Amino acid sequence: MPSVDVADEFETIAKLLAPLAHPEWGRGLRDDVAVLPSRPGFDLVLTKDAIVESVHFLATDPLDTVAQKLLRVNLSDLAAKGAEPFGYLLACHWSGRCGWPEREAFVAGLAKDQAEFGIHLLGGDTVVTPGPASFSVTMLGWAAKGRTVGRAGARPGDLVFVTGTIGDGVLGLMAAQARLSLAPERMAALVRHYRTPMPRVAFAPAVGDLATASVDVSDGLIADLAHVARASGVRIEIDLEPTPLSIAAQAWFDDRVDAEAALSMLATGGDDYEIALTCRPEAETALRREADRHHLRITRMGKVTAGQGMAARYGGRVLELNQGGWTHR
Ligand SMILES: Nc1ncnc2c1ncn2[C@@H]1O[C@H](COP(=O)(O)OP(=O)(O)O)[C@@H](O)[C@H]1O
Ligand SMILES: Cc1ncc(C[n+]2csc(CCOP(=O)(O)OP(=O)(O)O)c2C)c(N)n1
Ligand SMILES: [Mg+2]
Ligand SMILES: [Mg+2]
Ligand SMILES: [Mg+2]
Repeated sequence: MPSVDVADEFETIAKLLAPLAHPEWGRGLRDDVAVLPSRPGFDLVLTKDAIVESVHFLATDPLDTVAQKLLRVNLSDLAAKGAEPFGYLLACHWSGRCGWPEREAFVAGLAKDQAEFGIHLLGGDTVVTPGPASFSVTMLGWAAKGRTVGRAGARPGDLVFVTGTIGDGVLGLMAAQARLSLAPERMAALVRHYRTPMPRVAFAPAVGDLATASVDVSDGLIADLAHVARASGVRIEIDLEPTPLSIAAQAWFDDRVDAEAALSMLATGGDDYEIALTCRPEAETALRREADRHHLRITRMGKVTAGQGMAARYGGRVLELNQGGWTHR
């Protein structure tokens, strides 16, 4: 382990992390636990995602954006459930590359997104690892009692929508690894999306009010909709032609000769952190109105039918895609 100019974990906790603690419920990070009172009329919604160097982020990524990505992938899971974020527990598994300046950068990233999304640190754990750095967050949020949107509520006749744009995550990884060549501002936009995706926190109340089922797009649009289809006991059919692309992804797409292969790659690449949801046809107008109000793009991709499985079509033909997205082995 390279010498880290840190006395011990208590110094990291007291000097760097304690200022991020929830003023009322974080106990200054000086106790063994955080204690929250219950909130009448709401359910506590919890989620946890870990991120690992070389699996979820690159060793060359700045630690402030690693911290932001850590919070954002978790905020994205809550947003897809229609829940409002409250606070989080954090585990830091520092590697040898995480000296004091890197830890300061990591904490600066946390502070930035705490302010952006209105959340606070509640507690956690700090250890070192001889392996690559990894971090995990348990994010807590609130949803109106009994109103959390699951993966299991899609019904035949529902429509399928996705927020924002699809494909910037996988293209951003390629851009960060210099496996793409586009204009510098396009490359920068894609790398920014890979490092700091935008969780749809502001859209969560609309999801809670209008969606029958919902999931965030982490593994890949097709894979994540397949999770919804399986959980709901229905079939989901989408067309890839309307896949919403950012300006940078469109520039990449315009240079491809095989549009089907290109869209398949974007719809299975993952790391989008958009929301894929189903809703009753009667809810479409209200859903689009809410999206407009948030200046959020929303695209109808397909529909829910009786049956099972997930079908992605291009040119009206169902594509053969083995996984539909990312899986950990
Ligand atoms: N090690 C684990 N222990 C308990 N539950 C887990 C574990 N890993 C995953 N899960 C649960 O399995 C479900 C699917 O996980 P995952 O695919 O990571 O979901 P997501 O895409 O929403 O992050 C979630 O309910 C998650 O809480
Ligand atoms: C260096 C690197 N390689 C590959 C990827 C792509 N990738 C890794 S994990 C993953 C899926 C999302 O992560 P996961 O742990 O499955 O999150 P969850 O589905 O639990 O939210 C993707 C698309 C990446 N983000 N970074
Ligand atoms: Mg997960
Ligand atoms: Mg997740
Ligand atoms: Mg996953």
